[in-house]
Amino acid sequence: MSNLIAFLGTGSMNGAIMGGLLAAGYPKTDIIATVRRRESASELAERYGVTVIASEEESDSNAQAARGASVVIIGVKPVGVAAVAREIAPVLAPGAVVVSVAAAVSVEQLERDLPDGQPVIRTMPNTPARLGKGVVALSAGTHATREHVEKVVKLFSGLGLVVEVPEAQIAAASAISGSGPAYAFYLAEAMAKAGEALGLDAGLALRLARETVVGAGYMLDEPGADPAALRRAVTSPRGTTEQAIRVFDERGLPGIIADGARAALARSEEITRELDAAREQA
Ligand SMILES: NC(=O)C1=CN([C@@H]2O[C@H](COP(=O)(O)OP(=O)(O)OC[C@H]3O[C@@H](n4cnc5c(N)ncnc54)[C@H](O)[C@@H]3O)[C@@H](O)[C@H]2O)C=CC1
Ligand SMILES: O=C(O)[C@@H]1CCC=N1
Repeated sequence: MSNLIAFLGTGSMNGAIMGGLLAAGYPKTDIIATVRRRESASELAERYGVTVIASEEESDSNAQAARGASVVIIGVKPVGVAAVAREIAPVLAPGAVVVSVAAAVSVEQLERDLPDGQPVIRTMPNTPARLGKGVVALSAGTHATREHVEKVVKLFSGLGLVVEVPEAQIAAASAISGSGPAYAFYLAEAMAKAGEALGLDAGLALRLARETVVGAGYMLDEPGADPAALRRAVTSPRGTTEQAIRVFDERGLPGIIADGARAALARSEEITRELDAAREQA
């Protein structure tokens, strides 16, 4: 079996995975990617030195890329997954594993458009995978063996933390680690705006906020780090931080974050239903 990996739909997420694998030493000659637009294909090929096919130029781009690949990673938006699965179904190599990174597309929905018995792994990665600091939650499809799971876990171990979870927990993982980088960036944005409101100039406020979130991230990266203990170490009794945390608690910030995560999970369940409804109508 070849070592070829095909990335089908190489935007933010699949691009981050591809970048992470290349940085971890995966050979660029063993990677082929597809995108929709010609300009994106040239940019990606130039940036990473991999072969990229644009679907606006080659209508069977995904089938071309998937043919002969041992791992095929579908990274289009949820609504586009079924069409890509149908496109590649006739050309998948025996023994190939199909990996999906799409939020809300269930194993059942993935398997419907692929050949009977096709090994499938549903994953929920995040974009820090590009730096080897990602999180990937994954679940085996109906026909994926332990060997298939282990193959994907091993491949993705260069991207950061890889955890296998029951499929029913993928939407929750999506709401925490899949979307989570955006929550951390949102915090950095809000801190920068708060700095401006306190009279700092915009550039300085952004630098202070950004480096602070980065520094805190590094501390969290130390073995055994506990966010609550790290927070307490900054919060002097009767000091200044205590007043900020008091306001966050009084205004219910933890509850707001929990509500946000719940809304993300609810949207995931809604998208799954929308995909079924669209299929029934077609
Ligand atoms: N962006 C993120 O942080 C995360 C995204 N995901 C999932 O990853 C998937 C992609 O999301 P993003 O990367 O954010 O979107 P994106 O829009 O950046 O990437 C999608 C890519 O697919 C290409 N594409 C669309 N249809 C195609 C086709 N038929 N053939 C070839 N290429 C095609 C587009 O040109 C684009 O490059 C989604 O299903 C999303 O749920 C999962 C976890 C995190
Ligand atoms: O926003 C989204 O739908 C995707 C899934 C998790 C992160 N981005």
